[in-house]
Amino acid sequence: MSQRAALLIGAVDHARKEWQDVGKIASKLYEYPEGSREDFLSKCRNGEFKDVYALYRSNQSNGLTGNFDDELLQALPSSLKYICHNGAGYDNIDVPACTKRGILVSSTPIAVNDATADVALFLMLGALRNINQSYQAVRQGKWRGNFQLGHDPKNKVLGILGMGGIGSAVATRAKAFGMQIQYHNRHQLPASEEEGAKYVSFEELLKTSDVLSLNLSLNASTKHIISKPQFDLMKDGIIIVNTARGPLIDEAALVDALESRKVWTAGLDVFEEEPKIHSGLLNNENVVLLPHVGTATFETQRDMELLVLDNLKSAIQKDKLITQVPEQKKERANI
Ligand SMILES: NC(=O)c1ccc[n+]([C@@H]2O[C@H](COP(=O)([O-])OP(=O)(O)OC[C@H]3O[C@@H](n4cnc5c(N)ncnc54)[C@H](O)[C@@H]3O)[C@@H](O)[C@H]2O)c1
Repeated sequence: MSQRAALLIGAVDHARKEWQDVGKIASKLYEYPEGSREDFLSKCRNGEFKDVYALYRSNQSNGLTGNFDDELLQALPSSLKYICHNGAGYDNIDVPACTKRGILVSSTPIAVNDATADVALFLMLGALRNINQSYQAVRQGKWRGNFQLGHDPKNKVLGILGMGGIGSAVATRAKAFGMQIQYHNRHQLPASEEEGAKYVSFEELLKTSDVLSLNLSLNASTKHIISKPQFDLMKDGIIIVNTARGPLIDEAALVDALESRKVWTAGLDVFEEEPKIHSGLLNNENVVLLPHVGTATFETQRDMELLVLDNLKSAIQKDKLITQVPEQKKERANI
């Protein structure tokens, strides 16, 4: 293969041998394991990665290079044609700018579904049962502390906003708990993909759900999709679960809604300004908080890394991505 080098930004922790095997098909392997945005930009501009055709962007590497925005995309070598990102969410990559530069982008859907849906269910059950208050009380030697009764999931209406890979996996699990499931997407799914859930409008979802699970992607049009006007429409005592992205919810409005008990409680894995968490959430003993660990299992981390590597190999050998982001696949862009 002529001059098709691969670059790893950040680390591959669970599929190191498979990354090294990419060396059999790529003309060269580069690694950028640590550094800063300035350093990375200067190395790009100095031609250090001049023959890189496809790059592997690890999930943690945003901490090194910062967002893949227009400035960074302009600095990348002109040979670069593929960005293989490790993560189902890719709001830190400017996809329209990539498309404009002729760079195709892949993410890691599907591999993340089960682990993230498990965390959504954990948060939902924890929120329904006020688990955080019990956790704290028992460790502080207060036995049940300010214990209050929780709620059963059975017969409750679970509203899923964003019925994609993770949303569907949440629906499958929630059915086992006897929940009634409804969802809203921009368009209704074919019956075979609905998991028995009922399609409703966004407004109906807000008005009639007992638990709302956010499972849609973050972009300019979905930022703060849940804010005060949406909380006002919800049933009193609703439970909010967010394993998608923090900025989907206006966090200050959520704190107000929790304080007024409009929202009974919440289970959150993601926050508006990670790793910062609003003090109104930290100080609320009913809210279940996790530090963005949706996919944090050995099995899922390895599956995600292998999927990025499969995309990388497919880019180098076949000029084709396996899990290209939907925005770049016009026919599926509106699903
Ligand atoms: N907590 C974690 O560790 C973790 C792990 C993986 C993914 N995520 C997040 O979860 C999100 C969902 O992941 P996925 O793999 O299920 O993605 P997906 O693309 O399979 O599903 C997203 C769904 O949201 C729908 N959607 C988009 N905009 C909408 C809108 N305005 N209203 C209603 N529906 C809308 C899409 O049509 C799609 O069906 C990701 O974007 C990512 O940010 C978080």
